[in-house]
Amino acid sequence: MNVVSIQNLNVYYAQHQALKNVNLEVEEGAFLGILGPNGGGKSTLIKAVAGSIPYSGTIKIFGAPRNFSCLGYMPQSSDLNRKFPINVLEVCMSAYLRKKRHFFYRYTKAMHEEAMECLCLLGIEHLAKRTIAELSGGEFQKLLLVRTILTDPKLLLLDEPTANIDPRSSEHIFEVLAGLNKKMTIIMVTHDLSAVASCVKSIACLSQTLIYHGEPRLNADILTKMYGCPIDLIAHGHPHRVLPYHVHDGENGGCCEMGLEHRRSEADDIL
Ligand SMILES: Nc1ncnc2c1ncn2[C@@H]1O[C@H](COP(=O)(O)OP(=O)(O)OP(=O)(O)O)[C@@H](O)[C@H]1O
Repeated sequence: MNVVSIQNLNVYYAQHQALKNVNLEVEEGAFLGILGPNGGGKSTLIKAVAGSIPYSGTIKIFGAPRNFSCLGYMPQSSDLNRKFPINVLEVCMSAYLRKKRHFFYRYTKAMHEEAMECLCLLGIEHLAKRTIAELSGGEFQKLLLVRTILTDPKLLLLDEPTANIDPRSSEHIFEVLAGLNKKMTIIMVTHDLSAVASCVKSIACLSQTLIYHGEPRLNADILTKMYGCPIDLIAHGHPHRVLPYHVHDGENGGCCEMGLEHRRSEADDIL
């Protein structure tokens, strides 16, 4: 079954067209990474699926339009105001308000325990009583992820969840997400190619239009269409599972391409 079905999606901000004729199907159980250059329309796509911006075209979630009840959306943390006087645990508990059924709704002990466990999972349980204004950028981002997870969505939309996160914590977050993917479909905007190598099952490449959707393997043609530059500008330090085979150029510290298709099996051997 398709969890998300997008047809002829067009998004304009005033005169500027951010997305042009995007068609995309996301199957149940997918872990889709959305890649593309700055301004390529990745956040716009996620916002359109989450229903937070106007668009033309059709977006269905679990077969129905505007079916947001089963969806968890984590926006870019920079989009949010952190002056609101609320602490970390209160932010977590607010996730349960979504399931509120009546006026005298009360949080249960089990909810508190689950929230603390989830904070623990992301390593920020010691911050439970801090206000959100007192968190670092990375801590706040982890909190947003905890809150989104606590809503127990069937479809998780993540906009650069590791943008402010150190490499070790990022790796841990990708492990947590891979675990969650056993029970929920995930669509994640990222610039992190190591995430693509370690946890996503498929990728969609966006640069106003959808350039590619499929296996998490990039070739020179996709890279050039997406970033408008050859592989040596973006390959540095990135894994061969995602990018064509490349080696470091000791002279200038960059990378150089070793040939694409014919070196692929050799690259696979390295991994
Ligand atoms: N609120 C807005 N008003 C006007 N233009 C916008 C607005 N939001 C985004 N845009 C423009 O739409 C285009 C797509 O933006 P979007 O944020 O979706 O890109 P992105 O791929 O997520 O970029 P990044 O990797 O830099 O986060 C960009 O050209 C951007 O300048």
